[in-house]
Order: sequence, then structure tokens, then C-alpha cells
Amino acid sequence: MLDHSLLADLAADLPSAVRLQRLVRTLREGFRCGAVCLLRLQDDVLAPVALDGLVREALGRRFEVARHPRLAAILASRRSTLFPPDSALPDPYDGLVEQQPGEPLHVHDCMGISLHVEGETWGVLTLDALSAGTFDEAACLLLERYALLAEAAVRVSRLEQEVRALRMAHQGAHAHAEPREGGEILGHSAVLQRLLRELDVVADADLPVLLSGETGVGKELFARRLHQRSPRREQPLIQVNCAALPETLAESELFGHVKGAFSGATADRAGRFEAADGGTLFLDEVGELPLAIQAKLLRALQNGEIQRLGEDTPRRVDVRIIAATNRHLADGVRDGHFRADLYHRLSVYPVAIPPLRERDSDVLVLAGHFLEINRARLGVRSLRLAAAAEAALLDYPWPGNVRELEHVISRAAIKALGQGARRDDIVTLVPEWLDLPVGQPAGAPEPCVPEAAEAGPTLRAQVAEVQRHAIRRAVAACDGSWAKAARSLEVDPSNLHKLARRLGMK
Ligand SMILES: Nc1ncnc2c1ncn2[C@@H]1O[C@H](COP(=O)(O)OP(=O)(O)OP(=O)(O)O)[C@@H](O)[C@H]1O
Repeated sequence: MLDHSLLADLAADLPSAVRLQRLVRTLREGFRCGAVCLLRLQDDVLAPVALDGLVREALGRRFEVARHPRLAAILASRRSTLFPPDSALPDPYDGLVEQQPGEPLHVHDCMGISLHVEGETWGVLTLDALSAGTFDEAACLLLERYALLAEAAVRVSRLEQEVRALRMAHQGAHAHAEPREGGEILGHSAVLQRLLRELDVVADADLPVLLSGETGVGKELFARRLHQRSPRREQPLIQVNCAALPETLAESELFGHVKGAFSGATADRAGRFEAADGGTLFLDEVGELPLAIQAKLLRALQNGEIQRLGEDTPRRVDVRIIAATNRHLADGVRDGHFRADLYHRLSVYPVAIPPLRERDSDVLVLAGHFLEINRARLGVRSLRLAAAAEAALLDYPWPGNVRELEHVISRAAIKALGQGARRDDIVTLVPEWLDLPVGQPAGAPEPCVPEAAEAGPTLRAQVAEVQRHAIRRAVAACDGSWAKAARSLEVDPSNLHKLARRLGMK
């Protein structure tokens, strides 16, 4: 039965993410176990790419092989490795296996096997069971057999991705490998995935890009990705925080100076433009740039030339500009704080980064990432979210976006330890420790709960907000499946799609 399902999927025409998801689901059903996870190895870190039976936030976890002896043992062998209930090695998924209320939190049996594709170690497949004795020698042998089919599925999915990339290249858009430095942009929501695809195309185009979005949405990460996927990626990426530039020093910082240009200028010094020559200059919080400097920046962009302070001869520079702002720059233009001509130069390709509350269940994936960071930092065996805490995270409108989420998780982990949780326990974070403001938090750009909508201008706007809220929750709770969400909301799927479009959610 298991052979049949795996082989049928192998022959089917499936998108690569669906293929891998079906693989883990089929294996879980076939082995009748609690969880199966497929993890990809990159730079000594294992990242889950598909899972079934683990909490959804586990997709955001990153497991450093050196810190997880079970994963290291699996990787070290080509045969399957079995960890019995009394194994002394800590379990990387402690507390991450989905359980029914009242079930014990401990996983009993685990086994895993390394996967090898095209002569290289690709990653690992892990299986977890909640009852002891689920896996035995026979199961280990069976896993070795199915690992071959898993490797074939991974290879097919990789080939499919390559074909897609070649098709894109053919259409004029090159696809590059994952950036090797800079933070990974985590999230599985359709809106984020669409944005990343758009960024990959614009990365190649060498146009100035203006990234806009609320504070903490990750504009810096997006700017890094643009640079890393552009033809300039071997050249420097220089970042300037315009809000931190005092007016008196801004010109020298950006364009450099010669010795004696002002008191304290004891030697010639190149500015950030020259440092970025051939590469990218990232102007963060560009809306804060003093007006006097805006004029000089405009000249540099128009002529491709800069002048060091105190020097007469201009110097040519070849720099791509990526600017970011969390203000509406067009408003700045309207009220005279930002030059219209500079705004038009910078915003040749504007990219709006959506706030976290519009990214479905990305909040849980990101929470998983921050839980893992805190688990390692605090030396805790396992950090997980209680179901009520997950619901609270999904409910909250996140005015401070990903940065706020990062702080909330760090604070909650420390609180948990402060309240007596032991490092060698599975620490389950409850909503009280998240300490999320109730109702509408100050500064949140849109209301998200019915009470908060009291401030809304019309009944229609309030009803629309309640509908958006209900749909977002249902889709997130159904792992992004609109069909399932429609069923849980007891509406027809096509009506749900229509309503979501009318509410501006699609
Ligand atoms: N999709 C993401 N995946 C992983 N980490 C993220 C993601 N988005 C943001 N972060 C993290 O959230 C934090 C805030 O991101 P960042 O500083 O890029 O925000 P920003 O939009 O530039 O904010 P501001 O406008 O306040 O400068 C960083 O620690 C960043 O690594």
C-alpha cells in the first residue's frame, strides 16, 4: 500500500512543495507514527522543508547539527538509526510533536535516515512515535527501502524547480541559488512567496528600488536579498541609516572629504558612495534625510558623480540604490519634507512589504524560528507554544511586526524560566507570558478585533474588519487551505474567495 502511494506520487505531476508534503504524510500513515519530518542540510544546519504531525511552527526551526547529537548520528550513517525510549541523547523535537490534550509530552521512539541525492548528503528524514515499541529492526529496514523512494521524490522535486528556473531565465528573469549570507526570509504565506518571486525578477534589473513597509517588517532583510540576487552580489553592499546621520556629518559620510575640509578632517576619507562603487548602497529610513543632503544625493544619482567635501573634481561612481522607508514618502513630498524629484528617482520600482498580520500563519513559522533561537541561547531542552498561545499570536495585529514578535518570544522564554520552569523540562509558553496588549495596541494601523473597531467610522467598515479577522484565523488554522477554511466557516469556497477579494485580502 505504502509502495503504491509513494510510486503513484512519484509519477504524478505535482508542484515540488506538494510532492514533499505528500511524501511525509504518506510515510506517517504507512509507519503509523506520530510525526514525520523531512529536513534539508545547508551549511551544517538542518531546516524542515515538509512535516506532518509536528506543530506548524516547527517549519521555522533551524537545527544546528553540532548541537543535536541525534541528528548528527543520523547524518553520520547511510543506514537507519533507531533511538529507543531510554536513549540518553536529547530529542530535537521535544515538545514539537502534535498531541491530543492529556497525552504525555514525551516522544518514545524515534528513527531517522540520511538522504543522498546526486552524490551529496541532501538531508534527513525523521520519524517519531508517541508509544514505545512502534519502531523495531523491521521498521528500520523498511525505512531504508523507503528512503530510496524519498531520495527519488527529492530529486524529482529538485529537477522540477530547475526546470521552472530555466523557464524563468528563458523569459528574461534569472533565478539564483539561495543567498549564502544574510538572514533567511522565513514564511510560507502566498503573499510573501509572491513578493519574493517579484523581488528576484527586479533584483536582476539594476533599477533603484524603494522598499516601504511598517516598522519591523524586515525591510533590511529584503534589501540584502535584492543585493545577493543581483549581478552586483560579488561587490559590496553598504548600508546607511539616514535617521542616524547628523546633518553636519551627513555630506562627509555619504560623499567623503579631503584633509582639511573641516576642523577634525585630518586625512582624506572616502564616503559610503565610493565604498559601494560597483555594488549597492542601501539607504535605510531615507525619509529622514535632511533636505540639504537630499539635493546632493539627487545630483549624485542624476550624474553618477560625487564630490568629496573640500574637493573640486567630481568622481564617477557606479552604485545601485535601494532605499527603505516606514513612512509614506509621498506624504513627505506633499508636506515639503521630501523632494519630489528625489522621490521619483528612488521609487523607480516601489515594493510594498506587507505587515505580519497579512501573512496568514507566517506568524507561527517565525515564532518557531525565534523559539529555537531562544531555546539554544537559554540552554533549555525544549521551548514550545501552548495551543492558546498559538491562538493569541494569530489573533494579535502585530503593529511592531516581526521585530515585535521576536521580542515577545524572547521575553516569554525568560519569564517562563523566571517563574520556575526548569531548563531540562519541556517548557510550554502560555499566553500570560507572551504578555500581549489586550484590544487595540497603540499605533496599530488597523483594528483587528471587534471591540477595537468601535473607533471605526462606519458599521460597514467594522463588519468588513470582523470578516477579515475571521477569514485570516480560519485560513491560518487550516494550514493555509482556503477550501478547509470555507468548510470550517460553513460557507461555499467560491463565495469565500469572492468575499476575500472584495475585502482586499487577495
Ligand atoms: N521574514 C523574516 N524571516 C526571518 N526574520 C525576519 C523576517 N522579517 C523580519 N525578520 C527579523 O525581524 C527583525 C526586524 O527586521 P528589520 O530590521 O529588517 O525590519 P525593518 O522593516 O527594517 O524595520 P525598521 O523600519 O524599523 O528599520 C530582524 O531581526 C529581522 O531579522
